[in-house]
Amino acid sequence: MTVTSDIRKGLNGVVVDYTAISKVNPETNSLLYRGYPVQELAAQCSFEEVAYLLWHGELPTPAERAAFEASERALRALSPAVQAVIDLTPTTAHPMDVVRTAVSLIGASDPDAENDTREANLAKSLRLFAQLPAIVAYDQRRRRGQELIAPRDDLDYSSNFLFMAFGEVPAPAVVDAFRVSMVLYAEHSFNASTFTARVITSTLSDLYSAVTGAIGALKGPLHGGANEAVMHIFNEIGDAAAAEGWLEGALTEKRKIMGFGHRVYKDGDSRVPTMKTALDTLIEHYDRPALLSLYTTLELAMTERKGILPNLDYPSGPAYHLMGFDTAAFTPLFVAARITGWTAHIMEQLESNALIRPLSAYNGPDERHLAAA
Ligand SMILES: CC(=O)SCCNC(=O)CCNC(=O)[C@H](O)C(C)(C)COP(=O)(O)OP(=O)(O)OC[C@H]1O[C@@H](n2cnc3c(N)ncnc32)[C@H](O)[C@@H]1OP(=O)(O)O
Ligand SMILES: O=C([O-])CC(=O)C(=O)O
Repeated sequence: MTVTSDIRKGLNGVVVDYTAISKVNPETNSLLYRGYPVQELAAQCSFEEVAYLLWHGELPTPAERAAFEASERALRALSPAVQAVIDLTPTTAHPMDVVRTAVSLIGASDPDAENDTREANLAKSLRLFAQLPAIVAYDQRRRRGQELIAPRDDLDYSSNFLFMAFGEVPAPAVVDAFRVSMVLYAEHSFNASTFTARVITSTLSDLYSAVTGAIGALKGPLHGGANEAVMHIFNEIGDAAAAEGWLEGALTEKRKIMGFGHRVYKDGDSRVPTMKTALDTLIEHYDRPALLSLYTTLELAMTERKGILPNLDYPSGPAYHLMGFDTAAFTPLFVAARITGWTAHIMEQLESNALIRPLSAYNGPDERHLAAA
């Protein structure tokens, strides 16, 4: 069969299934989670409420919220085995490899791993949601020669995450910028990592395998890895005065400028204005106007030169830098947020599953035969 006219490289523009979890609309430049504009959720909701919304389809009532928060807080601490596997992973490994390995161990240690009822998968999703902050925070600390900090159950998700990473809860403006980033990163329909999770789920493999695969897909710089790549280019450029010249050189070399462009949005990423406001707050809080100047100059030059606008990774990278995270920890922070969307999609895929198996058009050698023996 040759169906070359149907080939859509990268599945560009192909609609592969329905989802009720989020709607990415490039025409109106909007993003809805279960019908709610992400900007409203970022302005008014905790990350815990957004996780609940993505998994259950509705925001929690006050009683549901209290019960959900209590369950999440009770699951935060790392088991000795997970701590040991993190310690065993060389610090030469990328932190995404550590996160992937830790999640894989959590799966391998779960006696209920193969149970794919919705109830069991909700329990697994909550466990990963609750444990990822400790994994990311501890990995960063041990690379800095610091001790593990145990979670606090008197703090909300965002405050506790930052406490475990840095040993103190930063100013409310910083905690809030972090919360906003988690909400914005939580979900984005059939992006590459979520689609990976759905492909793995479609074979009736388990939730942990799907999440482990999704982490691998997110690591790449064309997807989640772009947030740390943005910081690398900022370091390479140095300051605003060098930005235009740097961009000219990079485009001449046909380099992709990290943090710009998007497969779906062509007139700007709906999440960028909200994250940019959070970044502005951080720039003011930490008094770092030179970083803002570099950010703005590169954005303007890229828009003028190529007409390509920033995606969410462009403001998130410098925001995490200002909060004090190591650059290599930025994509693991994305994992901690996107675990909500991935697991919601895994459960949705299972509810109306069909094996995901596209076709290919063969363009190798014509049929040929081995010489007779
Ligand atoms: C949270 C997220 O995952 S958001 C995405 C994060 N990724 C990045 O920031 C990496 C940089 N961006 C990119 O590589 C791309 O914009 C992608 C991969 C995100 C989207 O790519 P696609 O939809 O496949 O668009 P494609 O790569 O075909 O680009 C179309 C054209 O714009 C150019 N282009 C797109 N993005 C960029 C960029 N960041 N820098 C330079 N040129 C770019 C391409 O070179 C191509 O030009 P051409 O037609 O002359 O060959
Ligand atoms: O939707 C995409 O292709 C990438 C993206 O922005 C995300 O996953 O948040």
